[in-house]
Amino acid sequence: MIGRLNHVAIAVPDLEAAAAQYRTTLGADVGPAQDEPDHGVRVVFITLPNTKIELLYPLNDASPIMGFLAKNPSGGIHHMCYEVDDILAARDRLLADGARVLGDSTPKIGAHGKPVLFLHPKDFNGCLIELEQV
Ligand SMILES: CC[C@H](C(=O)O)C(=O)SCCNC(=O)CCNC(=O)[C@H](O)C(C)(C)COP(=O)(O)OP(=O)(O)OC[C@H]1O[C@@H](n2cnc3c(N)ncnc32)[C@H](O)[C@@H]1OP(=O)(O)O
Ligand SMILES: [Co+2]
Repeated sequence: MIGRLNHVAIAVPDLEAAAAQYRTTLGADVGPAQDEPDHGVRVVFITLPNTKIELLYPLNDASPIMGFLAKNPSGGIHHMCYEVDDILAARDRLLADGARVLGDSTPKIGAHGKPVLFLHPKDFNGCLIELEQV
């Protein structure tokens, strides 16, 4: 069911500083910041040869990553995003297997304009999983 690793997301306390570090210190291909109001975050994507890094910063106090940054003030790896061919079939299989799909289990459009869902970290060894239909 899951395919390629689409991105690894890192929640950061300072988006501009993290983006600059990847651009200069790490010499990476860093994209522009983009607000994602439906998800409560501002993101920067870094394109690597084999996947992407997503830098995440809260867009407002209601952001779903506020709790994570409160517990991890220096930042940290926030989620892994795996690609799936059919996100509704994936959702139904996960629900049937007893996994918690976050929100109301309805896919939302993510940063790449594709449907995404999130799976509770406590069901997957402490790892928040995002699924993106490609
Ligand atoms: C533009 C979209 C973009 C894209 O790629 O397309 C994105 O990726 S948007 C990314 C931001 N959106 C989300 O993360 C949505 C899904 N996340 C959530 O709904 C929440 O973050 C949730 C429910 C995972 C956690 O919320 P919160 O921290 O407020 O709740 P709790 O404190 O009750 O946490 C429960 C439990 O889980 C642990 N936790 C929280 N976040 C993570 C994490 N990222 N990785 C691992 N574990 C996490 C937290 O520490 C609690 O554990 P406990 O042992 O009970 O203290
Ligand atoms: Co993501």
